[in-house]
This record gives sequence, structure tokens and C-alpha cells, in this order.
Amino acid sequence: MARTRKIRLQNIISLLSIRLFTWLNEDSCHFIEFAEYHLGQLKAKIAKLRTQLLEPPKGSSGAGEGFEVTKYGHGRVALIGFPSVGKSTLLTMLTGTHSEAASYEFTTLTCIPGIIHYNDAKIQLLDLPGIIEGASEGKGRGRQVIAVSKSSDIVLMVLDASKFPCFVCKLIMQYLQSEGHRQILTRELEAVGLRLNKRPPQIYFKKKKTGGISFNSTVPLTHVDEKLCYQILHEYKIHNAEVLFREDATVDDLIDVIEGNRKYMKCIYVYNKIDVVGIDDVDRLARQPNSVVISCNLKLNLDRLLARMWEEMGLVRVYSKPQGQQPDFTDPFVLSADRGGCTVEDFCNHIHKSIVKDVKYVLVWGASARHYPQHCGLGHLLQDEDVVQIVKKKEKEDGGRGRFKSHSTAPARISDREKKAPLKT
Ligand SMILES: Nc1nc2c(ncn2[C@@H]2O[C@H](COP(=O)(O)OP(=O)(O)OP(=O)(O)O)[C@@H](O)[C@H]2O)c(=O)[nH]1
Ligand SMILES: [K+]
Ligand SMILES: [Mg+2]
Repeated sequence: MARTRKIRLQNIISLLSIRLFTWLNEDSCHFIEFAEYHLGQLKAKIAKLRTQLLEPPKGSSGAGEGFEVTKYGHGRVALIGFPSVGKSTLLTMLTGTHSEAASYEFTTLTCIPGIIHYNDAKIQLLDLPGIIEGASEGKGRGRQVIAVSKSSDIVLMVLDASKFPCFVCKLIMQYLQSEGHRQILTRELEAVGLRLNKRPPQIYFKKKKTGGISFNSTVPLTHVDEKLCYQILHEYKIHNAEVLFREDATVDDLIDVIEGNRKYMKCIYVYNKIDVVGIDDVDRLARQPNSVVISCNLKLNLDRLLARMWEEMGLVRVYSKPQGQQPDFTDPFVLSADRGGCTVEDFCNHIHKSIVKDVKYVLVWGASARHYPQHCGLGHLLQDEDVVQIVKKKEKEDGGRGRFKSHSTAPARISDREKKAPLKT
């Protein structure tokens, strides 16, 4: 029953897509304006149907058997890519967990987790089956792979450097209107609501109960006007809402905001197998944005990949300092802006939920402090490698003395940094 419904929805999406491309190819200028409105409506229709199609069955996460892996560690990274690009080899290299690797496609059939120990944090790395064009529509294990990718903090898109088109091949591909692996994968992920290395559109949108539609913009708009916006909202049966464009956004951006279920993720493009391509090609690939070139076989540049991964995850290590003692620099509390936040309050909650109500202030050493130690409140935003000493309400007077004493017991790691970049008190 559900399968027939899915097939029917898929057929409608295909039909609408064909209609959309027919309109795209329509070059008569008399129809351009009309076509733009029609196009906007069709895009909204397709987005709506896709959302229905992708709804996981009730009571399931959408991941499916062999893919439901418990979250572990301070962050989760998914390896996605075409078959045989070296995902499993990379997992084995970085985590030490064995994942079967072989020269035939679809060697990996389920989700294999491993742990990377980096900067005293634990990062869960997930090896996944290869995906192919049509994955978003359920080809191969595409659905499951994408569902797992969505649950991760960042994505490593593994690509085969030897299959990356050279400049001439790119021109031919453009002529033939065919795409490279990177574009195909990006399109598959976009089709299911994942937005890679993009920030959410600057559009304020709020549904209301009454009052009709209020349409405003703070910048001149070149892609969407009031009429088109009304039509798209109408498609979603929204008749009362406030819409404010804060940038010159497109129809697709508006649809993303209305749908509201898009996931904005960082993605690092990892070009593996650089041992089999020429130095010029390696250089060209390495210069692309958000890209890292590696070779698992020769263990080349893996440390750079880890460093990039760490940067993109934006994890913040905070060392707790008991009064009058040195902090334990081997055991940080790891905070993340995406998972719970990085303020002093988040740090306290990390230790124990009951602490916050007793905190009078905290003393902070490190990058986020203007002077050492800085007196900070619960709202203070911490940075990586900060040291924090909590002063509790009942320790009021003692806390004051502790502060002066603290100068002499300032953590060694911070004074090293201070030498490099002295901070004014
Ligand atoms: N030359 C070269 N070959 C590599 C490198 N890394 C992996 N390979 C080879 O690529 C082939 C595929 O590796 P896998 O790790 O199984 O690839 P996969 O992406 O996990 O493949 P599926 O699980 O089938 O999707 C194996 O024969 C590896 O030995 C590399 O850096 N250089
Ligand atoms: K393989
Ligand atoms: Mg594999």
C-alpha cells in the first residue's frame, strides 16, 4: 500500500520534473515572465511531493537495518561517496577499526563505525556503502546512507582523484551536459534536503492565523517578487504569513525556508588515490574550496585531513580547574555550538545540570578571556582550550581570595600561549 503510494508520488515528481525542464528550455521571450511564475509553482510542487516521499514510516528513524548505529563520542562524521573510492580503507587508516576493503564495488553493505582519537576528543567516523546516481530516489542503499549522513555533524565526501575530469574533459562534459561525481552526489543530497557548505537563506518567515500575507524586503530583489511569493505560499496553502527578504534570495531559497526541514552541513571533499595521478592534477584538486587531497595507500596528508575535520567541527575543549590546583589537561569537557552550545552555562550543564544555580561567577583563562583570569557570567562564550574555574555562591568570600591566588597558579598551557600573544589586562 505504502509502496504503491511511493511509486505514484515518484511518477508525479518525474512528470513534473519533465514539465519543469520543458519550461526551462522554453526560449521564447514572450513567455519568459509567465514561465518564471509557472516554474516557481512547479518547484514548490516538487519540493512538497519530495518531502512526502521522504517521510520515514512512523516509529522509524529512516536509517533501517544495519544502519542504526548508536551515537558515540563528541561528534559524528559520515563517509559518503561512489563505490570503491576508498571509504573503508580510510576508516581503517584513521580509526584502526577494520572495514572490509576490496577492488570490487559495493564491498561495504552496512554502516561500520570507528572512533578517531584526536585532540583528547573522540570522534565517531562512519563507513557507509557506496551510493550511486538515483540514491535519493532509493537506488541501492541510497536512502539509508543519506539518513545516516543526516544524523552526522559533518560529511566527508570521498572522491577518486583519478576519476576527476581534467579541464578538457570538463568542457566536453559541459557540452554533453553530464556531471562529475561531486556534482551528482551534491545533487542527490540536495534532493533530500541536505545543503552542503551553505548557510540558511536570510529570509524571515512566520506563519500567522490571520492578517493575510505581508511581503517585505530590505534589499532589491531580482529573483522573486510579491506575486511569485504569493503563488508559492498558495501552493503550500498558506494564506496568512509574514515574509521578509534580507537578501536577494531565489525561489529555491524561499521554498527551503517554507519547508523548514533543510539540514545545513559542512562538507569536506576528500580526493583519495592521489598516488595514481600527476602532480599538476593533485595541485589543481588541492586548490579547490573545502577540498583535501590524500592517499590512503601511501598514508599521504591524512594529518591534514584530520586537522581540517577538527576545524570544521568547531569543537571547543574546556579544562576544568579546581581552586588552587592545576587543571587536568588530558581530560577536557568537549562542547559544540551545534550540540548544546559553548557558553559558560553549557559548560556547567555539561558537568552536572544542578551546578548552574549555585554558580556565582567563573574565572576564565584562555583565548576567550581579555585578561587572566577574567571574571565571567553564565552567558560568556568559551573558546577552544579555555580553562575555567567555577566560583560557587556559598564560596563567595573564599572565591575572591582564590582569584588572587589563581594568578600564581595560572595553568602552564595558557602562559605558553600568553608568551606568543600577550593579552593586555
Ligand atoms: N591507488 C590507490 N588505491 C586505493 C587507495 N585507497 C584505497 N584504494 C583501493 O581502492 C579499492 C576500493 O577501496 P575500498 O576501501 O573498498 O572502497 P570503498 O569506497 O569502501 O568501496 P565500497 O565499500 O565498495 O563502496 C581497494 O582496492 C583499495 O585498495 C589509495 O589511496 N590509492
Ligand atoms: K570496494
Ligand atoms: Mg567500503
